[in-house]
Amino acid sequence: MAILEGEHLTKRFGGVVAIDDVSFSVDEGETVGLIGPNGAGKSTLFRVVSGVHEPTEGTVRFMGDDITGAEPYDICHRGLVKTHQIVRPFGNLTLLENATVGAEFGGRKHDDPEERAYEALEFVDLVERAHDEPDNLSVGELKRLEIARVLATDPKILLFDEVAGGLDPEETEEIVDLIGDINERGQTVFLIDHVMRALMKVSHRVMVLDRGKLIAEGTPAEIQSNEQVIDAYLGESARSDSDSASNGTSDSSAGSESSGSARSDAD
Ligand SMILES: Nc1ncnc2c1ncn2[C@@H]1O[C@H](COP(=O)(O)OP(=O)(O)OP(=O)(O)O)[C@@H](O)[C@H]1O
Repeated sequence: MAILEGEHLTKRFGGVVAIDDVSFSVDEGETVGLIGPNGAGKSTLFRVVSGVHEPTEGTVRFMGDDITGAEPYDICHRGLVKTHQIVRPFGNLTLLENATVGAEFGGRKHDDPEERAYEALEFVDLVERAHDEPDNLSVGELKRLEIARVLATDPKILLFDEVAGGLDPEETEEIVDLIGDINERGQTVFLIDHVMRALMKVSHRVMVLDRGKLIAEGTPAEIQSNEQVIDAYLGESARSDSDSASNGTSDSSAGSESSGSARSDAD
């Protein structure tokens, strides 16, 4: 069953068409990746879906309900929440207080927001730092705090906008495992990332945006060998990766460096 659907979504900023007649759906329990070159419209699509921007045209449905133009807090209460691309926790609050703000913002039958915040910190392995302040966290820990903040809202679907961006390979691996654990416990995941190895590993299905249009969707293997996607984004090395993978000489789950800004997990 579809938990999230976009129907003919268009968002214009003046003369810029950031997303152009995009229709998609995400099923309950899936992990779906969204990729595409810089400026393709990925973050705009997430903002439209999560209520930050109202679409110029089209409809957003969450669990069958039309939520087009609803406020982010309303959408969050319903169970859809998005991480911020740039993580900015409240520096003067502890980790627990930051996560509690998330729990209170979610506001869905929380007997005890602090308890939910604690559980979320435990889940992301930051509970021992609960009374610490965010200033003392590494980039990877900050990303995990951001995940705790959204988990504390008790969401049905989580939208991760570049949650692996800027992480080293070990931190990236931790985030990939965390996303897998979140999905395993029944929450749906929709994620944007340029770190191809991470996104392809964790996604059941991948959608590709290019210049505001959805140009492809399929399994990670299908997407990595799709000529149009390679041309638009993944670059020439993905073609040789998938050729050598089919010859048994390469790891086909790997992404590739490319001019289209897809990144392997080496950076
Ligand atoms: N608030 C805004 N006002 C005006 N133009 C915007 C706004 N937000 C996005 N755009 C434009 O819309 C287009 C799509 O941007 P968007 O950030 O959604 O792309 P993206 O695929 O997320 O890129 P990246 O991978 O670099 O994050 C770009 O041309 C961008 O400049």
